[in-house]
Amino acid sequence: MLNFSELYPCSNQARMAQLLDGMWKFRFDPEEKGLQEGWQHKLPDPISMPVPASFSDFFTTKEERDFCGDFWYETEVFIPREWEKQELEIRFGSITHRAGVYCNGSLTTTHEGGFLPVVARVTDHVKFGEINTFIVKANNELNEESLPCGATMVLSDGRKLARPYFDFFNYSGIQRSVWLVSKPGESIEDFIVDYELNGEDAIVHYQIITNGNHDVSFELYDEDKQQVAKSTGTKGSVTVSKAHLWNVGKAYLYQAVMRIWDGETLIDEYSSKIGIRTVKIAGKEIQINGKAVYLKGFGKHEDFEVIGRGFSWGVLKRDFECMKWIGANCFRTSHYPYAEEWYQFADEEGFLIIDEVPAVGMMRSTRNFADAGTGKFTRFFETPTVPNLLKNHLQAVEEMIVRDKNHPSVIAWSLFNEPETTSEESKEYFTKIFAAARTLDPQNRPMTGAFEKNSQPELCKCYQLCDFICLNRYYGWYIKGGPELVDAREAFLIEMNKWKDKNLNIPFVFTEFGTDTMAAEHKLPSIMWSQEYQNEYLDMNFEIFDQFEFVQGELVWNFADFQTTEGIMRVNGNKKGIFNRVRQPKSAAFVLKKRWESLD
Ligand SMILES: O=C(O)[C@H]1O[C@@H](Oc2ccc([N+](=O)[O-])cc2)[C@H](O)[C@@H](O)[C@@H]1O
Repeated sequence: MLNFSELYPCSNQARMAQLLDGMWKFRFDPEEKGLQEGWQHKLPDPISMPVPASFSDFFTTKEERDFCGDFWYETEVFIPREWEKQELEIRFGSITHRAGVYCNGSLTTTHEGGFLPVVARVTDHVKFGEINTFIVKANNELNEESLPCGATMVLSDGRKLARPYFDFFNYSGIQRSVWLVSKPGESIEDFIVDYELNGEDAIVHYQIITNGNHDVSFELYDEDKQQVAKSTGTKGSVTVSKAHLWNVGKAYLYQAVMRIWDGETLIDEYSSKIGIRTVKIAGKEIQINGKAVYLKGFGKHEDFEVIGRGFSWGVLKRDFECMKWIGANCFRTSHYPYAEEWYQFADEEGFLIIDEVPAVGMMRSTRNFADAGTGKFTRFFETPTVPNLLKNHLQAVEEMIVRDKNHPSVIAWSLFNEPETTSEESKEYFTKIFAAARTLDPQNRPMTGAFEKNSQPELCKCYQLCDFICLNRYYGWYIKGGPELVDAREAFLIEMNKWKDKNLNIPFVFTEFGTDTMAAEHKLPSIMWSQEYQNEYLDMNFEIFDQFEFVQGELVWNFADFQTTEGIMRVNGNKKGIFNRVRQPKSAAFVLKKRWESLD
């Protein structure tokens, strides 16, 4: 059980939410002396830092861009006297990768994990009618106990440097919005909805979790703001007759309004949009509202020029426009849960999401991710760090499912990306992860994980845990690329036939396939890294996907070019984007658009 409410902030007659985004104060703390020197009260000689954003790409020196260690943020907020009778919380969409939050000098909470909300109750520490100081002590070091996995090395000049076991830059900071929330002492802490379809009607089962015992009401409003259902009690079911279902590309959202009452007096109110739909794996099909859907889209990243992984409504808007233009209907939040606004907008736009925890890099790699393809077995799940890793992994799974469980856009949970899966120890580890995850989702969505190519049908001990299987495959890139593309096709077919022979009768989704492609490079005949090669590679992959009826989706790697750690495998980042980093199409975008529009 989480000891804080994950509910997204909202304002109404009982609650106020104030956005604290803007220019904050900031300081690096390479010597880790901040606490002894009292920085939790006031940062000495701070510089300015935008929130939300990753700090790295604002800077012009490597020491700052690549900073690894402790760093601090500060802001000041006036808190009005009118909030005196309320409970106050400060809520960060995330702080990467771990943090302590100080209010007027007192530690109010700590949090491990960089991609899920950090909520601190600050009521007892604030001064009403005055200016208050909020200070965050954060740390972005990587190790093998926390998610994502990596190492931290120390350079000869004493500086720490992040050594990710994963293929994206270790962007850090306060990368999502920050809210000050005032709400009543007796309040709605969470709610749960799930659905049953009954002919033209829908039954909405709801549960409202409060921290008191006053009466509770539940109401549903349609898009014309007409009330369509009403009930009382913390738990119940209402029928929506002739329900408008939430569908792929055709979203319909009802407004759920929940209230706590003391007789006629309102104590608390919370409202949220919900979408009525069912998700089910039926044999080889992924079904939404009982109808098969073929997933078309991308693995993405939260990544953009200058702001790094910082949330931006502008980037989000452009990404959705590009995804709609190209005919996509789905994306995976590779390799971490995204800012909540992504799910809210996907709910509005009728997009499907495979929601992934930051369980990436679970394979010891000396050069970023680059050892992944060598087949080298690193016995990742046989070390003394595993119990703590498991604890952090389970915490991330719980926080993600609690946070995202009511979004109609979320159709599945991805519990890992490309770990080792061939040892008994990996099987034990993931058996525990899946067992815990399966107790958490009231909608019982399918659970999966993304398997890299060492997870072959005859060797992998973990695919058996999944409700559908996600494959990351690079035949024609990491394996037999360029002139060997014909052989890549043969090798790919051999593997696919082995999966086919298993007769698993469940869907497979390709969650990664792609080639690095320079947006400016053309070559006739094609050569690896050229636009033409990306197109040929995609055509070969599609020809294979189309031969196997259990293939029920294709999420190409990646939506856009993105920043990684520097190294011999990466030219200023990963260039597997179908769009470049500023979201203009490569030639492959037109190939995908044609195919995906024709698949409808
Ligand atoms: O490499 C990529 O572009 C992407 O592929 C995946 O990692 C691999 C790395 C090497 C090999 N290999 O050498 O076979 C296969 C897979 C990761 O999930 C993803 O984060 C990364 O960006």
